[in-house]
Amino acid sequence: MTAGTATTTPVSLGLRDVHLAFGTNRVLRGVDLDVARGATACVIGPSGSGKSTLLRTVNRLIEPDSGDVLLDGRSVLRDDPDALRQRVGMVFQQFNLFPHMTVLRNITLALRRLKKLPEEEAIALARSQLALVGLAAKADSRPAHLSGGQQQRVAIARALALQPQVMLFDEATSALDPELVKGVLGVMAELSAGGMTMVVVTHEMGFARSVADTVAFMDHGVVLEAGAPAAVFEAPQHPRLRRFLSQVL
Ligand SMILES: Nc1ncnc2c1ncn2[C@@H]1O[C@H](COP(=O)(O)OP(=O)(O)OP(=O)(O)O)[C@@H](O)[C@H]1O
Repeated sequence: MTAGTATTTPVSLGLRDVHLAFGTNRVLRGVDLDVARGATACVIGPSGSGKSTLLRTVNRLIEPDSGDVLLDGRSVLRDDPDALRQRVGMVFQQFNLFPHMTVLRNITLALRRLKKLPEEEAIALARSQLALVGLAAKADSRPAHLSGGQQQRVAIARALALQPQVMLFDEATSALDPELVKGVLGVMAELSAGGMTMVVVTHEMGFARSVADTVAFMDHGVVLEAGAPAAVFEAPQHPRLRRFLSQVL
């Protein structure tokens, strides 16, 4: 099982002074983040610090009030959002699979609608993506007949089938039973090793420590500290990060 990315060209991602408020709630207060081409950034931080909101500004599920989002140095804020979401795949905590469709159809649907692929090509691509996440045998199953971990791997395959240049993961394992977490993290680690540019919001500190190139600690809408996992976990500078780590490690 290798969730490699041979058919995509990863891009670098940059966030520049991103601000966003929901009414008076200033959720992002000037976020800067750089993810090199093919690198994985893990975003950690307390609940409500703005991690999910930050991810959503990258593929413009939410429009930032100000600041910029750059792919390979170019702003995407004026791009067509649908085209952008093909370049930037996202996996959510809830898998959001259509229950009345087979696993295969869940994947081909977007390929037919967004990529306008002919049926046979969509099916072939969907089957190859399912094989990459170890679920070739489940193509004709309904989501309800799969474990949560398998459903999440289908959701990853569905996002990968669109051949994105960046993948965003929003607490992709938080809804899973503990024994199912490992399989999903394994697929994500392979994707990272295969050279996909990724931003992973996670509470899995072991994953952040072992897979990330960069770990960014968010608190109250800003990245307070970012660096290599060894620096962030072994030699945290900011007192708030030290306090956070003392609670979660
Ligand atoms: N669509 C929305 N409308 C209004 N407020 C929102 C919306 N989405 C998020 N918020 C608020 O923004 C703040 C940050 O939420 P966000 O989900 O980004 O935090 P988080 O760091 O991902 O938290 P968690 O780890 O608990 O998921 C919270 O105060 C939340 O209530």
